[in-house]
Formats: sequence, structure tokens, C-alpha cells
Amino acid sequence: MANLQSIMDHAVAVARKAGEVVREALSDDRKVMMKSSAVDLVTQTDQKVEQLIIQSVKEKFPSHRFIGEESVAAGEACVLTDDPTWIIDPIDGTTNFVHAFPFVAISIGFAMNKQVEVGVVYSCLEDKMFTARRGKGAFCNGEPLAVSDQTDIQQSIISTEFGANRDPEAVDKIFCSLRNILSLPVHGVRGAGTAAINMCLVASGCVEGYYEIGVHVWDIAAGSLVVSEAGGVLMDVDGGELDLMSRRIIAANNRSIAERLVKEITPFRPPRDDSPPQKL
Ligand SMILES: O=P(O)(O)O[C@H]1[C@H](O)[C@@H](O)[C@H](O)[C@H](O)[C@@H]1O
Ligand SMILES: [Mg+2]
Ligand SMILES: [Mg+2]
Repeated sequence: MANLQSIMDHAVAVARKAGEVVREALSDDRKVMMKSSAVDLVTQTDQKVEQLIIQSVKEKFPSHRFIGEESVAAGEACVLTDDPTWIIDPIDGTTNFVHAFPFVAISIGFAMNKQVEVGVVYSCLEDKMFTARRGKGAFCNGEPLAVSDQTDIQQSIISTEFGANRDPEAVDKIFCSLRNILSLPVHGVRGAGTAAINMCLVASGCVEGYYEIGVHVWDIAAGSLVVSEAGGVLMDVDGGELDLMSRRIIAANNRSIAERLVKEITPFRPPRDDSPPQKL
């Protein structure tokens, strides 16, 4: 049986170390490479930070498994089993990092029996360490977090992202949802450029709801626990149960805001994270 406190301590320590690497790299030349498309970016820092995290976890927890964004991009399988698994996004907000737009996170989730037990999101340019353990609350730099108590969507801020999908049909649906929500009207629509930080903003009580279609399990694993432990709710964009591998999420302060978002979102289904790779 894994000791969850030692896992949390290790996740926090390695996230802090990773944050230092990211901050130092901001002053260097950032060589940008493309992944699935011209707007899906990766840098050597993403790869270096993922290796740093995986190596350090392997030394301490040799039997644990990993799902890491850059390892999956390099061809590793993206499968969530019942085994203890670290779910890592070394830089959440790579586009922000490339442009020095100041919201960049290291996201580390730890799951057992397919359930996230520990979530650590380090917003490393703000130096905010968000932590959560299932059943034990959510914190930022050690201070307890609580979601907003707003139930009226018209008095709310909603955050979302456009993602990296430029397929015209998907873009039309993304804009349709955005138009519906903006016209409710809501107080505002925001986007930090990182799923993990958007979710921590919900957990902190300054954003009522976040939704996105196109995210990956490494973007949302840690943040989802931070939101639920701060008192928030998680669901699929169609109102069903959140499925971490489905690439769709609503994270909100309460059920009434989440269900109101469901009514306004035009859903679509990107290929699942655990779908077999497409043969070319
Ligand atoms: O690739 P990284 O790890 O930077 O993460 C993604 C963001 O977290 C998404 O919300 C966002 O919409 C983008 O798709 C972005 O790629
Ligand atoms: Mg990410
Ligand atoms: Mg990333």
C-alpha cells in the first residue's frame, strides 16, 4: 500500500525543482518544436522536466507506472490501469512558456485504482503550490482553498481554452459554445492558457466554471482533485460522469453552474487518450 503522504511530499519537492528549471529556461533561447500540428508546441524544457520528474519518482517508487505527456508523444502507451500511476504534465502552458506569458504550471497527479489520490499543480511563475489529497482538502501554499458560492451563472466568470484543434468543424463548435455562454450574459470569459491553472482558479474561488474539449489526462488529473477537494464538482461536457481519458471536462464551483454550462456547450468527441494509435 503506497504511503500517500510520502507521495505528496515527493510530488511537491520534485514540482518545485521542476519549477526552478522552467524559470531558468525562461531567460534562455527557447527552441520550439511542433508535435501534432503547427500550434501544438513542445520545447526541450518540456522533455527535460518530464525526465527529471520521472527519474526522481523511479528512484523512490520503482514499481510505479507513468503517463507523461512527452513520453506519450514519443510513442509510449497512454493507459490508466489500477496500478499506482503518476500522471505528469511537465509544462502545462507550453505556448505561454514559449511567449513568456506568465502562467505556466507543472502538473503531477497520482492515481490508484484509476482514482486520483494526490494532485499537485505548481504555478511556477507565480510561485503558487496547489496541493490536494483525496478526502483531505485542497491548499495553495498551505492555505485552504474553497470554491465560490455563486449559483447564478450571470454573476460568474467562466474560463475556457481554444486548444490546439484547428479543424473547422471543431472550431465552429468551440465558438458556438463560447457565443452561447458569453451571451447569457456572464460577467466574463477568461483563459489562463493552461488547464491546470484554470482549474486552480476555480478551486481558489475566483472563477466559477472551467470547461474544455480537447484536453488530455495529464492536463486535468492533478487539477481535478484540487477542484473537488476545494468543494467543486467535475463532470463531462454532456453532464455525465467525468472520464479522465475522454478529453472533455467541466470543473465548476457547484452543480448548478456546471449543469448550466452543459446546456450551453456544443459537444464533440476528440479521439480518446487511451484509443489505439491511428495507423498511417
Ligand atoms: O500542451 P500543454 O501542456 O501546454 O497544455 C494544454 C493546456 O493545458 C490546454 O488547456 C490548452 O487548451 C492547450 O491545448 C495546451 O496545449
Ligand atoms: Mg498540458
Ligand atoms: Mg504540457
